[in-house]
Amino acid sequence: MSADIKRPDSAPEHCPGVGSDAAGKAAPCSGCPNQQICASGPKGPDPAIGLIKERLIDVKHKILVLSGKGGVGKSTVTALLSRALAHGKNDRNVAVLDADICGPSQPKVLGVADEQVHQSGSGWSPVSVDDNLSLMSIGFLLSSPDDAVIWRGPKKNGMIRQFLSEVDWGSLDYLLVDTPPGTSDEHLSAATYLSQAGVTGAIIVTTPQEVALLDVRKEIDFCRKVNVRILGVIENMSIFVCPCCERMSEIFPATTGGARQMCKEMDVPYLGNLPLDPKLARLCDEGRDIITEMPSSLVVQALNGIVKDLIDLCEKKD
Ligand SMILES: Nc1ncnc2c1ncn2[C@@H]1O[C@H](COP(=O)(O)OP(=O)(O)OP(=O)(O)O)[C@@H](O)[C@H]1O
Repeated sequence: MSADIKRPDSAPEHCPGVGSDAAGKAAPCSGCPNQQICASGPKGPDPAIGLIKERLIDVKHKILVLSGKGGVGKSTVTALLSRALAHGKNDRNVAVLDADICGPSQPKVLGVADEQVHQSGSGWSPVSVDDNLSLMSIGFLLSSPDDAVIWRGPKKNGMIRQFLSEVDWGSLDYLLVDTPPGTSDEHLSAATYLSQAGVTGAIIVTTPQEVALLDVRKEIDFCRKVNVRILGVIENMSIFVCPCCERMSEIFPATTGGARQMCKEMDVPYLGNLPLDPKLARLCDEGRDIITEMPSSLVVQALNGIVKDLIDLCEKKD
């Protein structure tokens, strides 16, 4: 928690201020959406921000992957983007930081669930997925996958803070950060730490239906409040292509025009969509790489288009 964080629009009239010692504990804080995070964090500029910045100093592009709702495919999309960025480009160093304390799934999806992280004098070393792709996951650090589920907010936040400040990344071109789904305490703290450590921008993953898009709008507001550039929105599971007859159908109907329309309304880039493909789910469950195994699939074609635009957007900033 830092004094730099703006109070939410819905903060009580007599908010003591997020940097105050009374933050989260004073009577007016009752019912404020930030109450728990204010109460649990140290006040004033958080020294962890400096450490996180230092850790990420040789990382050219730091990209947060966010989702409003859980289960929309944020982790799958993060893994796909990382594989696509690293594929066929040996001189491009890519890494994934799996900060999803609620369900760290990257070790499984990237096929390194049996690996272990090592700690040296300079911090935790990420696990190698490929020559130019590595992964650090909060899952590697939990003694049991059920650990974090029973922790209270402050303990989760402390774990995220420690995790972000103690990984030795070395030199990277792209670091994709898989964050906890919004808008939990740990989502706020991971996204806030990283936004203050200087990120290139955020990608927001959604499905086409209005219930998911509603939460994406909140996520866009959040990014704007913490000054994180929105690189774009990716709509996942937009269409289902039947593997038997190749007929296309909408499993999650886009009753309000889907992510493309929402992007127009909110004035943020639309990066593209990925189809719902049961083969993708199976390959991810088995930790296999769809790009090498099914290069001509619709998923890989769509993914390549998204990654090309993403690289253009990131390079444009330089
Ligand atoms: N395009 C897709 N086609 C088929 N299955 C998909 C697709 N995208 C995601 N899935 C599957 O949907 C499930 C949920 O995906 P994932 O874990 O990536 O969601 P998430 O948003 O990261 O979830 P959480 O909020 O719990 O972190 C997984 O089983 C995954 O394999």
